[in-house]
Amino acid sequence: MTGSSNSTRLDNATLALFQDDNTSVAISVIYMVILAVNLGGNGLSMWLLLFRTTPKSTSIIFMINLTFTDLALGTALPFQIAYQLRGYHWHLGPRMCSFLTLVFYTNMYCSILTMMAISIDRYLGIVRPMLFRRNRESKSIALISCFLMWGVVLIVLHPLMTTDLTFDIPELGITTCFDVLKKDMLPTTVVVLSTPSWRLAKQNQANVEQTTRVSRSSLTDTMVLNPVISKLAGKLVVLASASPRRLEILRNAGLRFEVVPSWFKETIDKGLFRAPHEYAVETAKQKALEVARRMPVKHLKTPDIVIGADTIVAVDGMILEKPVDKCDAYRMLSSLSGKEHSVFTGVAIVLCHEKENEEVDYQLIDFYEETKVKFADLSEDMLWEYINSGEPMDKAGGYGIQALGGMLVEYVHGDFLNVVGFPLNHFCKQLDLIYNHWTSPSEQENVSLHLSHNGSHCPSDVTQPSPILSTQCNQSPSSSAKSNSSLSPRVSSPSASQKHNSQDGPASSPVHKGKRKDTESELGESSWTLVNSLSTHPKDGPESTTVQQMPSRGHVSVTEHEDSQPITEDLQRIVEVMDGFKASKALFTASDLGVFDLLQSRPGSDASQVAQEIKASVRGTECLLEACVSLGLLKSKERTCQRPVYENSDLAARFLRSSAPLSLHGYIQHCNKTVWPLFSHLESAVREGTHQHEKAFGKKSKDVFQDAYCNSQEVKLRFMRAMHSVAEVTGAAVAEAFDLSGYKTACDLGGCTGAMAYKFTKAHPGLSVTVFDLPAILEMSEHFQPLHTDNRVSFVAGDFFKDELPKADLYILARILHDWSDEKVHFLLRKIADACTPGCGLLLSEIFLDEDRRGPSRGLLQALSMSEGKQRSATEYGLLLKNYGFITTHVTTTKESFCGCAVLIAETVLDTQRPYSALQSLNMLAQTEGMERTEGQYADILSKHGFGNINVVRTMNFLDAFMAVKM
Ligand SMILES: C[S@@+](CC[C@H](N)C(=O)[O-])C[C@H]1O[C@@H](n2cnc3c(N)ncnc32)[C@H](O)[C@@H]1O
Repeated sequence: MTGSSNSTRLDNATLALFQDDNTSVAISVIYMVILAVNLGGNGLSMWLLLFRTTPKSTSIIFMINLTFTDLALGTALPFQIAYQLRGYHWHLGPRMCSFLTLVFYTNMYCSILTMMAISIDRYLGIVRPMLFRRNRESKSIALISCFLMWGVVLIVLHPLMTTDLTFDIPELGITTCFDVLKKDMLPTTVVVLSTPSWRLAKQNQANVEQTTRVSRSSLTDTMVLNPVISKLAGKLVVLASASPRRLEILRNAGLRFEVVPSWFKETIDKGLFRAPHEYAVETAKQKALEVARRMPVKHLKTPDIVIGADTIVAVDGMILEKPVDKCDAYRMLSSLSGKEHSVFTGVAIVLCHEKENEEVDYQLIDFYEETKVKFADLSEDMLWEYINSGEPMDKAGGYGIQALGGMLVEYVHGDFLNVVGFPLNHFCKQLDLIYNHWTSPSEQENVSLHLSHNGSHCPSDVTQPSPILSTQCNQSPSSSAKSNSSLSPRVSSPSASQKHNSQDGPASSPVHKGKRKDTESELGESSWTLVNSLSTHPKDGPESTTVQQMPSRGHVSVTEHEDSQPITEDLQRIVEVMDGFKASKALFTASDLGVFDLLQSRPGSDASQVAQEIKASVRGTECLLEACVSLGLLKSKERTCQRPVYENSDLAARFLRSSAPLSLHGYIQHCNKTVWPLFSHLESAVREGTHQHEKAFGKKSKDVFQDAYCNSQEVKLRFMRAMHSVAEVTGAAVAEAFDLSGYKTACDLGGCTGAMAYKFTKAHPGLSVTVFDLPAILEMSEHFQPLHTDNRVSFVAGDFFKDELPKADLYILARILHDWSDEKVHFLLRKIADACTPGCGLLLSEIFLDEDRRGPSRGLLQALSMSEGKQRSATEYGLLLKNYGFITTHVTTTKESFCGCAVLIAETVLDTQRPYSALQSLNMLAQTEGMERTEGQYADILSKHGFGNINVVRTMNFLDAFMAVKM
């Protein structure tokens, strides 16, 4: 090798370029043609210019110079051709490499400069003929110009002569000449590729960017694919995704693959997953498996590896995928504005092993990568400009960080490519684990058991992929690796139902234990090994797939048909709903016993320490803590030969400890002590169609607030804490939903502790808010005042059914109307309408039901408490307000969310043309009561009553609101 020793190795994409023989031959042929034309044409031209042309004008001098540079350039071409035909191997030594590079570039630049000089000469000849005439006699100017350009170019390019431009690539056994620059030649990047072969130009740019990026974390990380790529040679690798970004990332990495987009419809219910990444992983799995199953049947070839991926954005517990329209994009982007969010890409690698009997064994390895991205505060103008660019439409979360969307981003923590669509680095590490760190089957109890069950044996060929076992977990290349099996790729069942308890890290990873414990239920405890294999029988056709599962205590075979949902998936859904009450009660109990507060002040306590502090049994505490870990509320850490220790999860620290600014502690207490007893009498409530206060609390109550809550200080305080905590969490979003600068005074009817009122005054500096609530409630409200009170918030005690309402420009009804009977709702709305003067507004904040009344569950489940009121859809609320002359002008969604639900806001204005009397509206409601309607039917009703379109944005609502303005 002639090149100096190189400390840096090249990435695979670059190596692949040097191995591309076809292209190098094609370029060499082109160079040969150019050489022939160059020598012939320029030789003739030189002869004519030197010997057949007189006088030697400035133009002719420049032409001679130009021909000379072109001829000199031509003389360098044979060396370049030979170099390329030798597979980019330079054998003439570093000096010759430097010299020819100098010749190449000197002539190129001199040629350009000469053409510039000719142009100037022509320009002067035409535009400034007099000046030109004076100078043209002096040919020396032209000659000096030529010598000057040669001199300048040679001085500038002189360092090329003193630098070794060769580079050894031991992996390919070649030495390049000026195709790879060593890192000491450029100040910032690790390895930069230059472009004597023009085809490399674009590729190089990508590589430079990528190399720079990866080098920030670890240079060695970039190399893990290198030994793997040769193992993949000759294998059919399939990408089950049509995303151009994923395609580009993998192509740039030098991976050769076919693209077979998955037909899997991304319709998995997100509610089934405890954490957003589980959803992304499951979708990736389903995409990859669909292609892996389809190919042997439809394409009549079995891939060796299928790669599936799914990228989602998660913010405030919500999963954002691709926006369906501009409004959706707006909703997404405004929910990201000014906040940090997570981008998760779930990746599934399906390894297909064709067996002799035409069966195919599938093994699945999945993992995910999380990258945190912070958006700048986005103005409305900026948001819409970006949305109107069209870029958000096919991108998860509504933005593309690699393009215009990059301008919205303040910082990125983690793998940038993960945000673009594929976590290349993590993927390479997983491939490396699969292909280069294989453990023999005898060491792999679970897998060997599984494989023997499927009649397949671990291959003797080490290039054959093999499941990685828990025994390898300590060899993780990264302690923060987010493979579901921590370091080792999780090899798992293909069914969505077989969701793993995918707490991060080895301690909680089910793979670590070699088996998973499914939810305990009346169906019996089931404990399955994670490793499953799926055998497809092409002759059975695409519809039939056999899933063989390996229970650790006996074998179970389940046959699934692709035209129906897998049975296990349905069961999982039922089991999750069935067990929902256990999860709720575990949360309530942990909260009630102060577990989250304790672990906040003493993280790292074990079960007996916690038990002592909360005055409970060790056994019970241990079960409770483990259950909370499984629900993602706590985190546990294993300690060698000792009991595990516990600490709050981020979720618990933010929302469950009682002193957290966004604590839901008060609301959880209310659910435990008030809602729970009511729901334990649900059967009677459904039979009788009434609330069950008497059965639950032993007291009759006509008015739930005055009779049930206000009679006991304890109950009243608990109720107030509940309202306060929800208002603290959701209030700001409601308050900020509208521009209320036109209003000076507001009255929050049933404003309780004033938490919502403070949110309004904070959001609107010109607004004063009067909190109007029952005297019994307001006498306790001082317990809830913020540290810094605001004299724009005042409190007036009264009963909104009996007493005169305080005068205000804007009336706020937050979570009020759903509690009351139609009669009382109409009475209250009439009172408000009467109190309103032209220009007044009404802001309504409630859970809005979907128009088809199929959701959100939160609203429909709340209706089961059988208060005298009811839950309504946006249209129903619109109709209700319309009865009092209020027209909805628009509905929008607030960006804050609660428990994955967003707030829907509608703006209404008074329709002075159609004032309905309270009686008329009561009659109308009486006719409609109890009927279920589609959105279309509601639209019909509305149009009959002269209402225009109400623009409703559907969300999973926690609180919905209307804005009404009296004209
Ligand atoms: C479900 S809470 C809503 C609290 C608050 N608006 C919020 O969103 O956080 C209902 C409120 O209405 C108040 N309320 C009930 N009946 C009332 C009445 N007749 N007059 C005034 N306030 C009443 C209750 O005391 C309670 O504070």
